[in-house]
Amino acid sequence: MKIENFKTDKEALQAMTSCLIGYMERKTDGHPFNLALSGGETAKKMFALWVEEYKERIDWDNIRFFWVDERCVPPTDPDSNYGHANELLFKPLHIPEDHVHRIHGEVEPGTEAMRYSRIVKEYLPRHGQLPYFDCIILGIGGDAHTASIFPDTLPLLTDSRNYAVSQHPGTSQFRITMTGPLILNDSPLLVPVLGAGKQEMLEELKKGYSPTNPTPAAYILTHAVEAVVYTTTV
Ligand SMILES: O=C1O[C@H](COP(=O)(O)O)[C@@H](O)[C@H](O)[C@H]1O
Repeated sequence: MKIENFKTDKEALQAMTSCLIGYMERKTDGHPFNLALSGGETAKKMFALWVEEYKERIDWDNIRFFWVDERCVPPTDPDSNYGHANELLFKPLHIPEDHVHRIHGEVEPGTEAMRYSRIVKEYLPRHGQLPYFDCIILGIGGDAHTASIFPDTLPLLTDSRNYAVSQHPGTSQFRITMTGPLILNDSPLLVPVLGAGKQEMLEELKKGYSPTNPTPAAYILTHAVEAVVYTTTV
């Protein structure tokens, strides 16, 4: 894991976006660029920045959008990860609907996790047995959860399904999440960790995954082949 520090959230997101553009430019196989998005507050900031500064600098038409995780709510719910992306990114940039492969948060979670696992299997190329994204933008929460794998759902880090059902430990809200093996299947991980509330957690992450630091984020960052954390110094 590599950690890059910036003065502001905006600078951290700009550096992360430059790296994303580099990945896009280096993909010369003539196929669309498969990007997996996360949700939450960090993603909202990122979408606003992309519309403000990157409208003309990214080949949006060449991107196919997927998700790392989704909250099990309808797309119009204020909690929907897809809903935020739709309002803040897809509508302003007029992204065609068939370029967006959302997780159906409104459907029975188990059924949808199976359907979405099939979708990524059908659309994406494989590395070994599992699908491969050209880039995964992976969020980390203040409790060191990543995707929707929480400290009390650690078995999802080694679950053999592509996507599975999870539950938020505080609100009991159901989630559908990419599992550890798919996150770690060689897709480059861009990891924005923004906000003063996450600095203590980041210090723990730097120590790596161990019995005394058995968090989902530490596991993923310790095992990832290519992961860059973009953060701010407080
Ligand atoms: O619940 C979620 O949280 C994480 C982190 O979100 P943030 O609000 O701290 O930026 C996010 O990566 C994940 O996609 C989301 O569902």
